[in-house]
Amino acid sequence: MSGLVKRYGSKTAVDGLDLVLDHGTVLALLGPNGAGKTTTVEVCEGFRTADGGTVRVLGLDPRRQGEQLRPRIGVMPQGGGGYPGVRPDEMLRLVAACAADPLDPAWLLEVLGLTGAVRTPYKRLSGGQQQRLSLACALVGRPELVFLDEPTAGMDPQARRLVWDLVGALRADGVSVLLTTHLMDEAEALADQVVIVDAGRVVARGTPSELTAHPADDQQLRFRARPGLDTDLLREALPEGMDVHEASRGAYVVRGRIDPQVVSTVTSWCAQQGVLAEELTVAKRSLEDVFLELTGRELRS
Ligand SMILES: Nc1ncnc2c1ncn2[C@@H]1O[C@H](COP(=O)(O)OP(=O)(O)OP(=O)(O)O)[C@@H](O)[C@H]1O
Repeated sequence: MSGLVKRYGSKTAVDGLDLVLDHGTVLALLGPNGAGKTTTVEVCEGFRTADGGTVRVLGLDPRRQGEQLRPRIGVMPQGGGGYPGVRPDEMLRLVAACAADPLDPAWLLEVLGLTGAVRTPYKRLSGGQQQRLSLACALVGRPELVFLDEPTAGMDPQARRLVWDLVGALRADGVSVLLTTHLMDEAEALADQVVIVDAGRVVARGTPSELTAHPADDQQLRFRARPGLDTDLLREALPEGMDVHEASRGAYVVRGRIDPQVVSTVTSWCAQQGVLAEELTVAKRSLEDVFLELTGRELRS
């Protein structure tokens, strides 16, 4: 996809978005409410027409070649989408009947922990069960590419883990996954590539570790030791320009370019002082820190 633009009246929801999802990888679209994630996904699925840019999904134009594309993709929309009275097994069998070589619906219901609820009308399922059924519908046709729009929203931790494991299994089977999420740990756990969008534009992209890495000359080494170490003395032992301070009682932070030599200097300096440097880590920013830094802290409408 390149230069995708989508407007709703005077509102520009997506404003020149470029995305590439490599075969067999997981890409997470991360962004605050209203950033344009669902709109982007819906254009890829062929549900919405782009106002500008080029979109190709599995080499096809999702709008004009939708009939060829649909059997090859799986779609898990935001918020379920089942008829109130339909039962999970009926719904899944119906979707499976449209596929050339579907997975066994009974097996899939079991994998997703829905066997006990197969006769429960859709509207009586819990939010998490509706989500899992929606995921089953997305997967039953053995898609090459799956769109998951906030797949674990409203799920309990067990169900989230299950979905994470499933996404990992899909990836291992060579299935490509485009997911949207607000959950940083989800993006960090699942995605090969993370694209952070805000107001319809890409504000950052990279692997989770690229995004969370500190710039090379502003890294942090943290360790714990007895309170009151002479940090001026340690600073003298380190290369010029590095900062050392006791951030809180017994918690020390060394800032600057952290290379193996610096780590060695810190531990041997501690040894000379007769103290053991504990919990020594080269700190990373969390994806949430990066996200808030890029998209601001104010609440979105
Ligand atoms: N059918 C529509 N008509 C008018 N405006 C819309 C429509 N759908 C979405 N929008 C607007 O477009 C913008 C992007 O919405 P979108 O649902 O794509 O964002 P999102 O990133 O998925 O948000 P969320 O995280 O809250 O699901 C929002 O400002 C939204 O209000």
